[in-house]
Amino acid sequence: MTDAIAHLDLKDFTSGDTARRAGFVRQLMDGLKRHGFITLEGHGVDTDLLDDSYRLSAAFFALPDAEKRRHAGALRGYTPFGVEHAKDHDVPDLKEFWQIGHEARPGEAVEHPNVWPQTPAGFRDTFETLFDCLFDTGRELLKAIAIGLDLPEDWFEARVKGGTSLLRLLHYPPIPAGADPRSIRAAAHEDINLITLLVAAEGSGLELLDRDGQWKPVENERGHLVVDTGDMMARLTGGVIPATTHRVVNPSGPNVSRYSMPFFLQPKSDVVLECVPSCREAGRPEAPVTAGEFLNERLRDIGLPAS
Ligand SMILES: O=C(O)CCC(=O)C(=O)O
Ligand SMILES: [Fe+2]
Repeated sequence: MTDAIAHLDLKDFTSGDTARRAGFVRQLMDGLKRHGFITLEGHGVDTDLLDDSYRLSAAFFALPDAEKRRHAGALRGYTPFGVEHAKDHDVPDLKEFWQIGHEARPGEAVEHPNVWPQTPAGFRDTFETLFDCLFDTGRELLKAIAIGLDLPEDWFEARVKGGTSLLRLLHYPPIPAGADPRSIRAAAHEDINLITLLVAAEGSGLELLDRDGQWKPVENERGHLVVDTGDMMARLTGGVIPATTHRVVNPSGPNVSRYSMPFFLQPKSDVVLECVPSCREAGRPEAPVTAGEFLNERLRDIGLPAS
């Protein structure tokens, strides 16, 4: 293992070349265990699509408050400024967001149906496409992780298809005058899910806590993804792959908005999170829990509606 943050090319995994695939799996697993995150290229998420997505996200958040709040109060749609707070942190984060899950195809049921705003035009098409692209990338990464955990390559497939994966469009407005001095844009936390894919944000501030206890600013290059792990992965591996702590700090320069779009890969609610055999010795297995129970408990911890 080296100390540099691993930068991987997903094409090494999807190429079909056995040695390149094995190298990818090894570097991914080392990177997640050693630092908690890696950066990724070759993932097929188009930069034009990301440009459109950021344009539409900014246009949505610029709508009047009353318009945005028409879609508030559930796990899909809008969550107003000042609602979510990090677990065990009693002041809210300085952010508003919109959440999108799997869009049900004809004849398909999903656990939480999406809601869509009437404006801006193109919102639904663009974010359905972005969701699908990020989901496909995430599934490839989960195949690599499955191999790294001595599981069948498709182990995660049936568990995440139709699950509660979530694309979150985030807007951190300029820090308002009179904001609680203890509040930051996103207080230190671990994500709830299996893995998180972060496309380059529009604005700096994201920091990941390296396993050596150092906060590392993430200046994600346009077109690269940051991949990090959440609590459900920690639970599945008895902590062999721990969840990565991260935060978004307030701007040190001009007090301007920041936009980001994390994608959280999550299994279906009835999937049991139980330490996989290859980690039972090295890890600290906890009692099995369903993904749904775990998610609901954590949503309550952070002030969001549970189902
Ligand atoms: O805004 C970011 O870059 C990260 C956001 C985040 O960590 C989250 O919403 O869980
Ligand atoms: Fe997060």
